[in-house]
Amino acid sequence: MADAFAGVTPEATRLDQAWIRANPLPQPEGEVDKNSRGRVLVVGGSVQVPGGVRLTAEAALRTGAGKVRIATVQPAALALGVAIPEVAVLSLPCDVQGEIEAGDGIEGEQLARCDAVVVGPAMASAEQASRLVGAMLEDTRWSGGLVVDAAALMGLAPHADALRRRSTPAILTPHVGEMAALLECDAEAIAGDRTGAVREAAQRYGAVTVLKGGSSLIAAPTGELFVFEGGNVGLATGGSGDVLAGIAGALLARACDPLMAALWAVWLHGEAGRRCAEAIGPLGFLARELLSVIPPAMRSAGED
Ligand SMILES: NC(=O)C1=CN([C@@H]2O[C@H](COP(=O)(O)OP(=O)(O)OC[C@H]3O[C@@H](n4cnc5c(N)ncnc54)[C@H](O)[C@@H]3O)[C@@H](O)[C@H]2O)[C@@H](O)CC1
Ligand SMILES: Nc1ncnc2c1ncn2[C@@H]1O[C@H](COP(=O)(O)OP(=O)(O)O)[C@@H](O)[C@H]1O
Repeated sequence: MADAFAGVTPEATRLDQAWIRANPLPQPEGEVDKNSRGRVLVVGGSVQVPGGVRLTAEAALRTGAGKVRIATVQPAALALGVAIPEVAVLSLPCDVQGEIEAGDGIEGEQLARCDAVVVGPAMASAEQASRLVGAMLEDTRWSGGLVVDAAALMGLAPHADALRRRSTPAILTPHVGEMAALLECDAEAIAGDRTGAVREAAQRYGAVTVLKGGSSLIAAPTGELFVFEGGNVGLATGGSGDVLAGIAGALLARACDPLMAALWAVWLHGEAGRRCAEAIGPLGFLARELLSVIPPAMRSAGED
């Protein structure tokens, strides 16, 4: 199976444990406090899906981020803060559809206080997400890490130039449907040429792009291409992508460069899925059950 895929994409480097071992994560040095170990801001959620950002935030903490904040819709903010006492919450006004409104609250000082932002998980409206991302990108003083996921990908096309101009490439984490929106084509075209699609998105957005699926492809704007085939079908479950986005955000905040952060995130997510499948069963584990096996997955990266 793996070799068959490599035949289709011969230029791709295989992302496996050997690659991970050869490319260790930067470790905190000396005395570090929570503010210097990586601060992540998760912007997302909606009244319809209030809990997805919890998965993203907890994944960031489990990946070793020192401090995590959630900016989400006002009706969900207090409950989320109580449910995850380890995070701070920023309560944002929402519109009649139950989506975060772009505007005061996320730009400026809130961005200055974080090393990486994950935007989009569990939002439902592409238009609203697009306005939110546009407002964030206008803040040119902020050049921290950025992960764009879910609805924020569906509304990203108008911001391709602004993203490409950033000094730090963002990480985009589309599934096939979201990739179709990024490239403004239909999903069949993506499925027919996944390698071409992930490369084109990386170029167009100047971003490290992860095309998720049964096998995931990771492309950098520089042209590098990786393939990961270590996931399992149990990962295809509601909230699984929210976890991946949180892992990537934490790694950016922990000073990984964007390509390294994306590759490690995909591997850790797949390894967490493998561990859940082994412990619980191949199908039926919950996205939230991935969270507690992220730390042992990180530790195992260096083991035989
Ligand atoms: N809907 C749910 O039950 C949950 C949603 N959550 C979050 O809510 C956000 C939106 O998720 P949804 O599940 O509502 O939406 P999807 O991500 O399934 O769908 C978004 C769009 O992409 C299209 N699409 C999805 N997969 C495709 C594929 N393989 N090929 C072609 N088109 C495809 C869909 O038709 C739709 O237009 C995500 O951040 C998700 O993680 C989770 O937080 C929790 C549970
Ligand atoms: N058949 C599969 N085998 C392995 N991994 C899969 C499979 N299907 C999906 N995945 C992984 O599961 C995750 C699903 O993410 P996503 O579609 O965004 O889910 P959600 O929106 O529900 O959070 C991705 O990381 C994807 O690569």
